[in-house]
Amino acid sequence: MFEFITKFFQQEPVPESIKTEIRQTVQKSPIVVFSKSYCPYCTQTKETFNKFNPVIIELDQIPDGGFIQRGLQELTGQRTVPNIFINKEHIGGNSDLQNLKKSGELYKLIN
Ligand SMILES: N[C@@H](CCC(=O)N[C@@H](CS)C(=O)NCC(=O)O)C(=O)O
Repeated sequence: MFEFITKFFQQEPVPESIKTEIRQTVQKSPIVVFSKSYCPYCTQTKETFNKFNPVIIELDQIPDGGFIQRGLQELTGQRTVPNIFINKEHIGGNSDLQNLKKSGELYKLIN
């Protein structure tokens, strides 16, 4: 019984192909935001990047979104969205982005 319950709650491991896809996406575009369409923090992030043509991946609107979110957690240690990358560098979430904006560091990273 215990084994059954453990198995029931055990998650399938994140396929290596998903992690490769995340790495490739981050390599290809200067600004990448892993987002969820209903998330208010993501909305603020998208507004902040408005003029910079970011690549936005809405995890709640794609079939592998759950795997990608777990893959991001394995790769970056961050589970929440938005999960932001600028020039291949992991920035963190919206609060990290807003801090970078306030300090003026953000525009140095983007340019
Ligand atoms: N401090 C974080 C908060 C982000 C946050 O709490 N995001 C929520 C969605 S609005 C989240 O990822 N919840 C877990 C989930 O959706 O799996 C930030 O500034 O990015």
